[in-house]
Amino acid sequence: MEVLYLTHPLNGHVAIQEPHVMALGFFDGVHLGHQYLLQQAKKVANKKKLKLSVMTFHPHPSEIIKCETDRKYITPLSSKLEEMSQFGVDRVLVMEFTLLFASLPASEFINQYIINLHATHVVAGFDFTFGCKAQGNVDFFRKASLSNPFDVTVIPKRITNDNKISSTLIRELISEGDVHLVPYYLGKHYEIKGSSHYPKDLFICQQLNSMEFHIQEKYVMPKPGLYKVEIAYGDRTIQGFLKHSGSNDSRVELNSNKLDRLKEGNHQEMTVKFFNKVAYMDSIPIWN
Ligand SMILES: Cc1cc2nc3c(=O)[nH]c(=O)nc-3n(C[C@H](O)[C@H](O)[C@H](O)COP(=O)(O)O)c2cc1C
Ligand SMILES: Nc1ncnc2c1ncn2[C@@H]1O[C@H](COP(=O)(O)OP(=O)(O)OP(=O)(O)O)[C@@H](O)[C@H]1O
Repeated sequence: MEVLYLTHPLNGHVAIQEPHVMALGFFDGVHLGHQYLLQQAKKVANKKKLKLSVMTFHPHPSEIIKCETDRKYITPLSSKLEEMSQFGVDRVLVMEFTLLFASLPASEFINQYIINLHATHVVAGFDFTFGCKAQGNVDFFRKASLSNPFDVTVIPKRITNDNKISSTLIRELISEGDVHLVPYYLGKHYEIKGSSHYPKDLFICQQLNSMEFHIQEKYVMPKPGLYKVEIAYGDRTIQGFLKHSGSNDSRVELNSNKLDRLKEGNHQEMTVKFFNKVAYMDSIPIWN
């Protein structure tokens, strides 16, 4: 999968010369609604024998418009790109979201980023908005397509348990510690990536089979508590617990009686998959 990083204005630089299908949205989490949209977009692309591109934005508009610089993600950009590659996306256009880009009128977005980039088919969800003050929506695309060289497919709302599947809902479930409900919307358990570290007090750490887990990327973290998790590193996958004491979102504790001892000072990249929150206890239960 090709990844192109674009900055507004393109200044005459046309990144794509051949016709292609373009799906649009932020896609945090690449949840079941997003996955359905990508599958439908891929079907259109296959039928028309075209490549499938996705235009996403970085950072999230709220970081720029609302100065929400502490915004957290279900899938930080690198994880989002990994997820997308599994849905037959041929190319991702990562559009740098700036105030200048946000102020682009909807008709100019169409001129500069749909027509100029040779997208001949646009795919967007029913509630996608774009352009200054959200003046563009799917009806705007439909009308514009009547007099321009592109077609439009609008994806209807996907729901689970009467709720619209949305990144906002999944972020809320994670924050509230309801990680066991996440797969109904995300299509899989919530995962975060980070690296293991020995705590300063090596003796205590060996007693408890525990390790510090450092999270560098801006992941949404479940609220403080004890969580049943699966830890994957190297070619190993083991069961254990993640203890989030609440003092620091980017530094938590991993516990497992199956954790290999790493040499002091060595860091190991790990993926932690959340299953469910368990009653908080002073001593960590053993999961056999
Ligand atoms: C040209 C353009 C201008 C935008 N301006 C704003 C804006 O002023 N405020 C905002 O919150 N989002 C803005 N957006 C973001 C969209 O409304 C939308 O949130 C974003 O494209 C992600 O959509 P999604 O969350 O529905 O996937 C803009 C998007 C585009 C393409
Ligand atoms: N449940 C859904 N059903 C159909 N289309 C969806 C659904 N959720 C998102 N989409 C579409 O997928 C694209 C990316 O969506 P977006 O990133 O806004 O997801 P979201 O889950 O609605 O996010 P947020 O909760 O932050 O608004 C957009 O075109 C959007 O309309």
